[in-house]
Amino acid sequence: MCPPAMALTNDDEFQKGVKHLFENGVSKLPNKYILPVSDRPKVDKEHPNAAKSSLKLPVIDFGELQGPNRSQVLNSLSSACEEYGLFQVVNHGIPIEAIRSMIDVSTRFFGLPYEERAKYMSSDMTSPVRYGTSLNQRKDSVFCWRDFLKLVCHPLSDVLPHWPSCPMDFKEVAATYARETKWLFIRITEAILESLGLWGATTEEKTEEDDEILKQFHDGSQLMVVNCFPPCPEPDLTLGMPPHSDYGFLTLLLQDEVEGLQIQYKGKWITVEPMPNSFVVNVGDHLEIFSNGRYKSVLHRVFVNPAKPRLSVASLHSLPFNSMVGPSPKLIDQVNPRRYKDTDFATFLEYISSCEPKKKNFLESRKLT
Ligand SMILES: O=C(O)CCC(=O)C(=O)O
Ligand SMILES: [Fe+2]
Repeated sequence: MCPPAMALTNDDEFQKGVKHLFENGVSKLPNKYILPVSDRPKVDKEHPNAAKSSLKLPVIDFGELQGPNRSQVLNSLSSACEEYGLFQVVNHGIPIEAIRSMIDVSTRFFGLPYEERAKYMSSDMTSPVRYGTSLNQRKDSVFCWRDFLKLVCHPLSDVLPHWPSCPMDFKEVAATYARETKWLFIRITEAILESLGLWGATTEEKTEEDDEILKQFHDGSQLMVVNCFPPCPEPDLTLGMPPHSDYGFLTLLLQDEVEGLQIQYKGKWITVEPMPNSFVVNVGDHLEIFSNGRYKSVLHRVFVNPAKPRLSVASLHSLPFNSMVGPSPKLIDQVNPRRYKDTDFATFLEYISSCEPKKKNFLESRKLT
């Protein structure tokens, strides 16, 4: 039986999120979600796969990093971060079971009744767990077609008691997944630091300074965002997430098998085809700043579709919450003068709570002219 059509007259209904709208049988996109024409995704109805293009986005085989091809892998990594600000990583060492279980438990979480999910709604940006919709549901003038669950992951033992206890296995599965992605983040960061000439792989090459940088990342912040994009009645009028860059150092993104993620490359939107059991790694604003502009944070967005629900899990990693992020002194010289001001999370949080984050505006505000 079809669910009853809902009276969509009240803005409060939208605060309950898009999963709630979908479950109540919304058949027309409410005005609250309709983007101005210039911001719409421009789906080419006759050639829906046009955005796929023949462009091959970089795929890095992490299994090769330990073998004789290490320097080629580091070169590919460096080119990917310079040119696209993104790569996909395969043979990464995270057990497939941990990945499948995370997708499965997240799907079951979003399948819970609204009242159960709503227990975690909070307007406190620093809360260890936060359920919500759109980007900033108290500020966004146009909502995006996305619900989310945000979990602070560090220090894990402190935050774990606050995480959802329903489904019953949620904490255990999500904690395992958080530990695994932290481990992979550290491996990728070692490779990135080495590719920037800032870290020695072998003990003979390593300096105390090298160990110090890595120690900071070990103690760094980690935020996990589970994104839920239900089928949308009029997907060409809205977006799951508007164009943005991630503010941290690196994001390890797990997408299920449904397309949705696009990156901007040479002025065009390119779909990042889901690859089973791989991770999409995004260069975030902090890495762009830290590398003094050599690596570029990637502008990306999410489109939605009328038929299939989509789920993604983004793990955002960075330096400790109170650390200042600035260009590495080793990457500043006369040819490459400092390009960015130092910045911290507090400045970023202030920024996003005071305005709608658009494109790479935050990063632009940190640039030295
Ligand atoms: O769902 C996706 O593919 C991307 C999600 C994303 O960009 C984010 O959570 O910051
Ligand atoms: Fe993102």
